Amino acid sequence: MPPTDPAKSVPNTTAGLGSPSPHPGVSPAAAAALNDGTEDPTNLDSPSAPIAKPAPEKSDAAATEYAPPHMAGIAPGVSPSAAAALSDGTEDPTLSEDPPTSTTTTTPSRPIVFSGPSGTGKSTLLKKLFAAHPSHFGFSVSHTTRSPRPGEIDGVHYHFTTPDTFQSMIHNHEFEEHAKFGGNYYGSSRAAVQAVAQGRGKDMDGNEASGNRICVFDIEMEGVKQLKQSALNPRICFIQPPDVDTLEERLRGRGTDSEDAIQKRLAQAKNEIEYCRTEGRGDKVVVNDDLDRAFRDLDEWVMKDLTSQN
Ligand SMILES: Nc1ncnc2c1ncn2[C@@H]1O[C@H](COP(=O)(O)OP(=O)(O)OP(=O)(O)O)[C@@H](O)[C@H]1O
Repeated sequence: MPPTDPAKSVPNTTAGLGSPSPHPGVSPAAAAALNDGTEDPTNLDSPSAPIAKPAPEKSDAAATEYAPPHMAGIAPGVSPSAAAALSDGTEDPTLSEDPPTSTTTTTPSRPIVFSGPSGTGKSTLLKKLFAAHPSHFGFSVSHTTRSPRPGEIDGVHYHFTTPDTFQSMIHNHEFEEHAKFGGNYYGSSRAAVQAVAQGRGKDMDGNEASGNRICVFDIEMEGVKQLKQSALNPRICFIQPPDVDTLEERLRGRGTDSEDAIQKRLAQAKNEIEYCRTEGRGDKVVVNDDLDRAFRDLDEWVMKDLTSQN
């Protein structure tokens, strides 16, 4: 949900107040906060929330159990044609546009986490990534204890859940990450993440993303911390602004935030930048200076490592 995307009319959400469609992959807490207008997601007291997307529950006997790459028999996310190319050495599998396959013998690639300060260009870059590889990536559907807004469909925009059920899911360790925000819980369940690999995820526009997809997260720092501790073993990419002044310009240029919200986002941005400096070592860092250059950097990393088990 880049700037030009109508969905970006409300920051950190998928859609504005008039739209029922939450932006897939965006921290639901952040989305909720701004949609409700009651709290800003940059509130330092509020842990960032999960992502997530789609996942109407349906049985799929052929669906593959999610298995982290280290459990996989073959390189995760490698399509049959790419795997064949790998074995005969005639073709670079990373150049294949075949989506990752889901069978009983292949497993999905590691989820990919994108994080960085608000306004740094995550949505803009992710939109380009989804457009460049329309069959590869998907978002999961978050659980939330907040009430559905008009037009929101259970299992599509969110899994709407009672507080008791949510607590019980926490107790049963069913979430990869969760957070309480604005009085409501939000979380990315393990099942919803797995569903992405089973053709029950969502694309950038919130439409059902069929086929075996790689789960993509667009989350804030606190969510990253939780996912780093999870069994998902995600690949993590920090999107960073060239500098804080440029970030401020972009936030203002987006035209979606009040002065107060901009100041909160900038304050939180400094924490996020520091987190990337201290804890981001070893992860991919893309500095979004020039958009095309930054996208090439990101795209190359994403696609090259689809075949990596590390
Ligand atoms: N490389 C770039 N150069 C100039 N402007 C950019 C660049 N990348 C993104 N922008 C602009 O910066 C603004 C913020 O981008 P975007 O909304 O994608 O950020 P974001 O990280 O997704 O923010 P949030 O976390 O709040 O959703 C947009 O207006 C976008 O067009």
